[in-house]
Amino acid sequence: MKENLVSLQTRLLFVHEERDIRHHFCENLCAEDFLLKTVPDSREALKVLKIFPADIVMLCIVGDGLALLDEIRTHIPDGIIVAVVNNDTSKEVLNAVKLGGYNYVLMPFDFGAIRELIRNRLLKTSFEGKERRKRYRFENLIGRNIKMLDVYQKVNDVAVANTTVLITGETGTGKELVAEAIHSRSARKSGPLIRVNCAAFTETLINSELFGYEKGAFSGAMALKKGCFELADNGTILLDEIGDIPLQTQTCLLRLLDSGSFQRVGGVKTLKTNSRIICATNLDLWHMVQEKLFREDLFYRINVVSIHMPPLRERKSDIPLLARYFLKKYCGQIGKDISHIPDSTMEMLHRYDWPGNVRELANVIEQAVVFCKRKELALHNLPLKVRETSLPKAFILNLASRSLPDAASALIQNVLAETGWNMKQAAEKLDIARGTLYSKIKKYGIEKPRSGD
Ligand SMILES: Nc1ncnc2c1ncn2[C@@H]1O[C@H](COP(=O)(O)OP(=O)(O)OP(=O)(O)O)[C@@H](O)[C@H]1O
Repeated sequence: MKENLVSLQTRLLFVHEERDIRHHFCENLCAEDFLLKTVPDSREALKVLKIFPADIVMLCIVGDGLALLDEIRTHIPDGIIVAVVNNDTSKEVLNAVKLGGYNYVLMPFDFGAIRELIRNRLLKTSFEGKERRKRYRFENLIGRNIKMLDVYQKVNDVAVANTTVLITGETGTGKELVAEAIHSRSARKSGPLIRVNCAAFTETLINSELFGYEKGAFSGAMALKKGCFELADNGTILLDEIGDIPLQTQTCLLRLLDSGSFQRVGGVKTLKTNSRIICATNLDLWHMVQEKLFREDLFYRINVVSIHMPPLRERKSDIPLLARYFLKKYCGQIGKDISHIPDSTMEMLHRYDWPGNVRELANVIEQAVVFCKRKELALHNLPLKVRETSLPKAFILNLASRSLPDAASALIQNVLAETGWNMKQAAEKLDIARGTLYSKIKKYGIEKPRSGD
């Protein structure tokens, strides 16, 4: 009977240096059971895991294998890792494997037992199906990189406390989503979450926006207006771009933080607010304190607990997950049916450094979905800025100094070497038809190196 727990989407990576063993493994645990990839060594395994976040990794632990188990664990914290050992593997090594919490299988393989082991582990850990997917999502945040797991933990810890939180990080890293998560996990979740983009107001308007104004406070103040702190009573207020508030407003904010009270512009009555304050910034506030642009006392007051959002380039292992999430989201919105992001496209997404972080990735996928005419996102659907970074800078500079045919030939040779002369992958990477690739190889007289070259 076919195990429905081991779904077609279960991704298995098999690492073994011997080609025959890899073939034997593929033949016996074929694609009908798993999405299966095999690689010869640890270096390749770590490379592949970036674009193929495996649910299960099985690897031979000769040489550096034991240390590698731990390294792989950091790449797939939720995954199942199985060591492949020989009959003559020492007791010490087996004990170390067990102590590390890993399973192991003996060679020669008993494939029935391997299926059984995987099925049981999937059951036991309840990482299967929906449960497993849920773990990659925390409120509206997607990601399972170790740095994101750390963020989720901090959000959980601070949500229950009532302290002021400072969320730092580059633009587009998800600071606002973190503020939402804190609010919705706190006891204030039934109260309002009021967001204020402090950078969007002039110096004169920001006070009115935050604290409100009395009727007649200034020309144009025809009626009393409540400010954001009043509106956020019993809820949470997010002061986004806090580094942009003027010094005079910083003084009012400090008073409010110290006493919980404030006055409307033009008012004399002291009002109280019971709102939790979360601040967010992509600026270096401490540097601003040194430059006397931000009050030091306010800095300490808002920085009671801080959560730093890592840039996407420091958590690239989340790119496949995020890219697939945005693909599904925008296909739904735009009404397209694109089911797949091929490895070559994923690899290119992986190489780019994403200065605009997750926001930029979302925009790139949305744009690619708009232009895509097929069932899968091809390389040419990605914007040029992403495709341009797919080759090492030194290589591009080197190309620029050559004649056009010479550069084209060098480029093809580079891609062929990178893909191990896999024509399908090389053509995909070069974004040309396979037939065109064959004719160019012939035209430029490119020869496959003999093994040992
Ligand atoms: N981990 C994530 N999972 C899903 N979507 C995300 C994630 N991080 C960011 N986004 C999306 O990226 C966009 C930018 O996120 P957000 O506004 O929270 O970033 P930010 O750090 O507050 O940016 P800024 O400093 O420019 O205000 C939003 O559309 C958000 O939904």
